[in-house]
Amino acid sequence: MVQKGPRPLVLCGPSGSGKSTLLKRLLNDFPDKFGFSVSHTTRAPRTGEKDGIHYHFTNKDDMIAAIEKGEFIETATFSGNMYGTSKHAVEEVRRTGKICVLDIEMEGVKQVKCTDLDPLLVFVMPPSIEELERRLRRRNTDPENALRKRLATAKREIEFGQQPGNFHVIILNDNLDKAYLELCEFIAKNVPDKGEVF
Ligand SMILES: Nc1ncnc2c1ncn2[C@@H]1O[C@H](COP(=O)(O)OP(=O)(O)OP(=O)(O)O)[C@@H](O)[C@H]1O
Repeated sequence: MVQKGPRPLVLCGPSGSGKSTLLKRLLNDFPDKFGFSVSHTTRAPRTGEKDGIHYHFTNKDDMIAAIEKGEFIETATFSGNMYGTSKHAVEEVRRTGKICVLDIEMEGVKQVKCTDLDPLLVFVMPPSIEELERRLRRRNTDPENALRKRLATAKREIEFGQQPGNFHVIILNDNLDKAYLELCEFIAKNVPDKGEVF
């Protein structure tokens, strides 16, 4: 049982849509109100990423064993790597009384919807596939084949994001300041003690 404490906040959207950028800003501006649920992944760390802070870096065998033991709320394989949110990671944040923020992929969102987590679901939408590609190229974190995979997946994710009932809000990230403001407004409207948050 993971649900208790404030309602978690899920950010989903295609790779490069700006989820991490928005989350970073939220956590930076309100460190006492939000806590990040640190996901597990089997992908290699990018430059500057720290184990236990950005991700729990693990390997396939260990991750599969933990999934079989029922330790995960959601898992997904993306671009050949496994990702997942452990019950422990969400519990850690919940214990501090902060709103737990999760950055998860489409498959993970489908699984979370089947749990008792009852999160607020936000979809971060890129202005277009072309702009998404420009951002991913500029970010320069992936080889060409990985980038192609991300873009192909992005098209399916955008369809899923736009289907009525899948998310509570769709935030178009064509301008970072505007998108951030919309995110804050959505949280303020949907978190019971909004007066204390903002
Ligand atoms: N509104 C924006 N305008 C221009 N560039 C942006 C905007 N939002 C984010 N970016 C840039 O786009 C790139 C992708 O953003 P980010 O890494 O936050 O995406 P993400 O959705 O978290 O991707 P992933 O799922 O792969 O981690 C980054 O280099 C970021 O600085």
